[in-house]
Amino acid sequence: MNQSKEQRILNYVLQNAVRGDPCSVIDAIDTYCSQKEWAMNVGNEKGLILDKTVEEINPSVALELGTYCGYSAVRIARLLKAGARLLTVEFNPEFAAIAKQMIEFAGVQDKVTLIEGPSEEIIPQLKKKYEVDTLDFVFVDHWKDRYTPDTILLQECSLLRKGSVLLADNIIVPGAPEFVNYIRNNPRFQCTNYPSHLEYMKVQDAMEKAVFLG
Ligand SMILES: O=C(NCCCCc1cc2ccncc2s1)c1cc(-c2ccc(F)cc2)cc(O)c1O
Ligand SMILES: [Mg+2]
Repeated sequence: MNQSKEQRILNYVLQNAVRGDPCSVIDAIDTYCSQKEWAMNVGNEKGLILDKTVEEINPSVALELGTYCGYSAVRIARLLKAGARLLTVEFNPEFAAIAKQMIEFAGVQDKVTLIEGPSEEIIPQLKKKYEVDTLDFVFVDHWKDRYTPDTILLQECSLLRKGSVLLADNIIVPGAPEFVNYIRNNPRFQCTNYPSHLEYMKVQDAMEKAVFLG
């Protein structure tokens, strides 16, 4: 049975990156996806915005919605301090299997908990099953029509505290207009827009940072 694109990306990393070196994994994925096959990794331009946001917050507990091949999980985990952890949620079993191998090859598996399932089921489990108190940082990069309901769900589950930061990908392409309307008109969030480009393309995209005010 012929390989999936995600399997080809993983194979390229296994053959071209250095085991235990997260930066080489990130670079290998970006090289493959810019030269051979486009894929929906956050990429290096928006990745730098993600890096700066993570470094600014220095989170102890971070959540990612939408793991895909593990590119942004590796990007985030490589910046986490000792003892800090990333929980990342992926719905698609094939993607989760690829991401698991990607995270392990990068050597960040001790910092990352990969959870397979729909975000609406996983979020309510985070406190009891995954021993989360509150989240310092959330990278939102899953189904664009889940951005708003899951932001509401995070609040309902008391997972956000004063100063918790959400960073959402794809504000322009594919777009999350309902989320933008919700978050920018919500007095409990302080929003900042970061213009950028769609990964590996000369197409306008943006990220939105939203700080929960409590
Ligand atoms: O759909 C995208 N990303 C979500 C994948 C959905 C995976 C899910 C994870 C999960 C976890 C928990 N519960 C439910 C879900 S659903 C996405 C798409 C594009 C794009 C841009 C231009 C195109 F022409 C074509 C695609 C670019 C991007 O950066 C993306 O992030
Ligand atoms: Mg994205």
